[in-house]
Amino acid sequence: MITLDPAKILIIDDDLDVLRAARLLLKRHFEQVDFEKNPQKIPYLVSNFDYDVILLDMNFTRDLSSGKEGFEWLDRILDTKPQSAVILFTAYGDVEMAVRAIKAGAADFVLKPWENQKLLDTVHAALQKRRATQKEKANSNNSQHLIGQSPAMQAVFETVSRVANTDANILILGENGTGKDVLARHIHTLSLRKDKPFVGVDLGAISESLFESELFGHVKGAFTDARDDRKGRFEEANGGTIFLDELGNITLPLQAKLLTVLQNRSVTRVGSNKLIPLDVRLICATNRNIQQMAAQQQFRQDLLYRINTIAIQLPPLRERTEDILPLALHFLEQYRLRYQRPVTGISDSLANQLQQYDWPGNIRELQHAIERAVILCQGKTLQPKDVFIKNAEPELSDNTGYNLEEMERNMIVQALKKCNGNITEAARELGLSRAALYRRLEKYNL
Ligand SMILES: Nc1ncnc2c1ncn2[C@@H]1O[C@H](COP(=O)(O)OP(=O)(O)OP(=O)(O)O)[C@@H](O)[C@H]1O
Repeated sequence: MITLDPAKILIIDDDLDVLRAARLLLKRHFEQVDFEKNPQKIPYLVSNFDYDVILLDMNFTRDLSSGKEGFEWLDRILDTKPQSAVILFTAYGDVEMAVRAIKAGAADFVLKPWENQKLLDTVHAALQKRRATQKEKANSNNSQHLIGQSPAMQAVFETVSRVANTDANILILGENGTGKDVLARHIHTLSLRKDKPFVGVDLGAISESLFESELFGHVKGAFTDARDDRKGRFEEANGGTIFLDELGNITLPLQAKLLTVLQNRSVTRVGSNKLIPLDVRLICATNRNIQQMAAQQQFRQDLLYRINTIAIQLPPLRERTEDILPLALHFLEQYRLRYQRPVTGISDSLANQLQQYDWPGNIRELQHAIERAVILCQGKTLQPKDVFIKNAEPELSDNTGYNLEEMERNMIVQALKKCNGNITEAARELGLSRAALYRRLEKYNL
């Protein structure tokens, strides 16, 4: 019996013959091979599906051979999903360009016309590398030491130790950056399901039209783009834990669909009527006031009952000041090693300043502040001047010129204001993924 590698592959090329030939070859080896002729669909495909490898043409317009368009799409892909393994199709003679693309973040390149074995080897190598990185990341997440000596965090850890190895549904509440994601992973690693999959789904990043197919899967032909049968995230998590992040962001009709799955403990793939039994532990998280949403009929009360068997509130960092210094030292050590910098400590005056500040972006903001400081610091001890802490609302810079970066910064500030600091909503407003917005917040010190 030949078993297919469970990888998900996307091929993007405006030449249908190329697409067909590549797909025919890859389908014999990989479980899911999607293709797309229109590069404009790249943002939609990449943000809504988790592809392991993306094969991308460098030149979409036939008379254009600069590869400029390919570079732009490569950037868009890496902006949305920085861990993507992108393999470029380049024409013979474009090797210089291919080298430039690898420097820009592509995994590898394949010359057109390709040799089948060479294409397969390149895809396998990119996959292997991606899986090794994912494993490394999962291990570092699993083994992540959670810091929290404050009474508030000690109470959280106490609850976690009592409930982790039960199958109780858990709802984690807390502002952006308080550690909901790491806590969910931590609970999984303490549970009896620790050797089974942990599948995290950012519900804020899935469009309404794709919700069902992404979560519950679909069968071939269920809709125009459904070219194959596909498992949904619930099925992928079977036996393990599913983590539904940003649960407060889904609409009432989608809440009803989710409730049905949780009540029946089974999913039906879109386009099928076969029930697939589920054995998953559910952990949900939101930064919204979900009780209030339920009281205002924006969130279904029956769904809330089902998901919050145990509710864990993660306090904002300003309410656990005891944790600020241990966290800062933890990040100092992490980034000192990563960037090979000689910094080993934090001055008393900076320590005071860190404890006084109210950290609206919570632990993520502290982490980014320390990372920047470690890179910039000239001496052995971090000083107040090394750490950028915003004391007031970010000022809009004078938007008189046509500096693109300034304009981008201003748009981000405005979107954040409009959405009251809610990252998911601001990202949607700006047409960015949350990850892409976070990167820009960091870039502009926001
Ligand atoms: N107790 C902790 N100890 C050490 N690091 C932590 C702790 N809590 C959070 N972090 C780190 O802070 C960062 C933000 O955490 P995380 O992504 O889990 O927050 P979140 O609440 O899920 O954020 P968002 O709501 O924006 O998705 C991560 O890099 C995480 O590793």
